[in-house]
Amino acid sequence: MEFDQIIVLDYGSQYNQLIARRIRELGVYSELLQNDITAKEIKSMKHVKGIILSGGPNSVYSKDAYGIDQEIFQLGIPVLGICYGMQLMSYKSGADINRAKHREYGKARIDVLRENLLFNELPVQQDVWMSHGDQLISLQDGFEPLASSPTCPYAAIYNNEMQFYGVQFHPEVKHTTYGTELLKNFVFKICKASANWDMENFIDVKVAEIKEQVGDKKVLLGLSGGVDSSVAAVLIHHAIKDQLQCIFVDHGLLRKNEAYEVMKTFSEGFNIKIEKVNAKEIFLSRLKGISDPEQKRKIIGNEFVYLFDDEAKKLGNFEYLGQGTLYTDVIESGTKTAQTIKSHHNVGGLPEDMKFTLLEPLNTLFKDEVRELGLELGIPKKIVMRQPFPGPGLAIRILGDVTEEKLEIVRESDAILREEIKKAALENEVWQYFTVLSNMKTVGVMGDMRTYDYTVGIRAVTSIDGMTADFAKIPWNVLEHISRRIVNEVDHVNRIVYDITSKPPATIEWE
Ligand SMILES: Nc1ncnc2c1ncn2[C@@H]1O[C@H](COP(=O)(O)OP(=O)(O)OP(=O)(O)O)[C@@H](O)[C@H]1O
Ligand SMILES: O=c1[nH]c(=O)c2[nH+]cn([C@@H]3O[C@H](COP(=O)(O)O)[C@@H](O)[C@H]3O)c2[nH]1
Ligand SMILES: NC(=O)CC[C@H](N)C(=O)O
Ligand SMILES: [Mg+2]
Repeated sequence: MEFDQIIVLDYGSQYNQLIARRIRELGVYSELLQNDITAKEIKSMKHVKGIILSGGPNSVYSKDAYGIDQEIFQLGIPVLGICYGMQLMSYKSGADINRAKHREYGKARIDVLRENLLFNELPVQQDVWMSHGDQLISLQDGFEPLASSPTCPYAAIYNNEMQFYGVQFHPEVKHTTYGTELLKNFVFKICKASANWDMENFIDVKVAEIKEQVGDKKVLLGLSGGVDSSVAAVLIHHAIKDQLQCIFVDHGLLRKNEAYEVMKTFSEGFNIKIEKVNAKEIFLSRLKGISDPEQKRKIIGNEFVYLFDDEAKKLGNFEYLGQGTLYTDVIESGTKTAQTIKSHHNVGGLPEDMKFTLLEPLNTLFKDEVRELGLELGIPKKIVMRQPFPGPGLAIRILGDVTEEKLEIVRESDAILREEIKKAALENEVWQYFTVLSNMKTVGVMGDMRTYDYTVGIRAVTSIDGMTADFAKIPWNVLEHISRRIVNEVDHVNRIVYDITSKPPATIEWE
């Protein structure tokens, strides 16, 4: 890579992906790497200007706590430890860490104690966001305090000679008022990195990487017509042209008219090879009687790959399976350090005996970054700005077991919702919107008759990257109209509810 980079070692914090992201926003390339990386491996990567150790749920003194290759501290590269990262750096060089008297979650005010590069040109008093139970109670040799809060004497520390810094708070979250400025100081004033990275050179780098990795082999790519796989397809096609073959799977869990529209778009507008596979029977039979959401996701993920396998045999010899996997899919599916929230079919749902090697050029990016990349690649806005639709499709929008009758209900209600959102010109305001079929039946009265039928939920959210979301404030009159139409036009529905939870604590999908 010809541009500078700041690497972030992953200790399992919920926010660690945000650190890399904030730094990329500053125009400097940044990636999250596993915490067992060695000093030798870092040395072999060119242009590493700084190392950040992320936060994490462990205590440094617990016996299964993640450690660090101590030689990383001998590389002569500046280090910033955040929360667990600072505790780890300190503990390993002799400082005392203990349970704090007061656990601190939320806002705190710190005082900056001396002139230094990390807080350079920032106010001496500032609000930061804390989330810790442990804290430093003494400093290791060579370190001095940089900032303190009423309950935390070492809210920030540094070793001027080595250019090692530590902060007990989280500069990567928006609630830390000067967090971005602080990271900016670390990246530019301390690490002296140059802002020489943007989406255009991401394309160059990825194209070169894909060429090098794939060589003369062939890639089979799962193309859903969604944002991520469309961008992945165009990017991979740039690199290897006709060695790329795309497969679109109609698993019977798609939205109304989706299969037709996707095939139309891709067989007309792009110069990319695409085949469609009809696999409704097999998916529905595998899902029969299954109501546990994780089991559904795994069955679907597995079935996708078995199908790709069969197609690969028919179409030629494919070594690689391409997917439009994003960082969000990876982190939510669970990693060595992060908990599983839900198994995304394309990550946590892959079968163990899969023979393909994965090619996932977008797996360090977030949705809005992929959209930027898509526009840079010249993909039509209509595709790039499309609302996301999960690979497991309507199966995870039906709570409980999946049947043809229930599929009909979500498919038709979703089509009405989409139509009305479009009519109300809200398509660009709302990030994602869909209906969910709850497993609940309630009593209603229609035309003087008693009904006992299903409840449909409307879910509509605003978001940037899908990692956090707010429920969308759709005007009452639009909701009223949608509700009336669904109850009138879709059989077996007599009640509509609107989901008013944010993420967290809920997730966007109901399963
Ligand atoms: N129906 C499908 N046919 C083939 N591949 C699929 C299908 N659905 C999902 N995939 C594969 O799984 C990956 C993850 O799905 P996901 O829905 O997250 O991404 P997407 O569909 O490409 O974009 P979007 O988030 O906009 O829906 C896709 O990038 C694609 O590789
Ligand atoms: O391809 C996918 N395979 C999956 O298994 C999957 N699960 C959730 N999603 C989509 O991811 C985003 C975040 O969803 P959640 O808040 O429900 O976790 C939302 O945009 C969801 O629609 C998926 N996409
Ligand atoms: N957010 C963190 O990194 C927390 C670090 C450590 N687990 C603590 O509670 O202090
Ligand atoms: Mg999709």
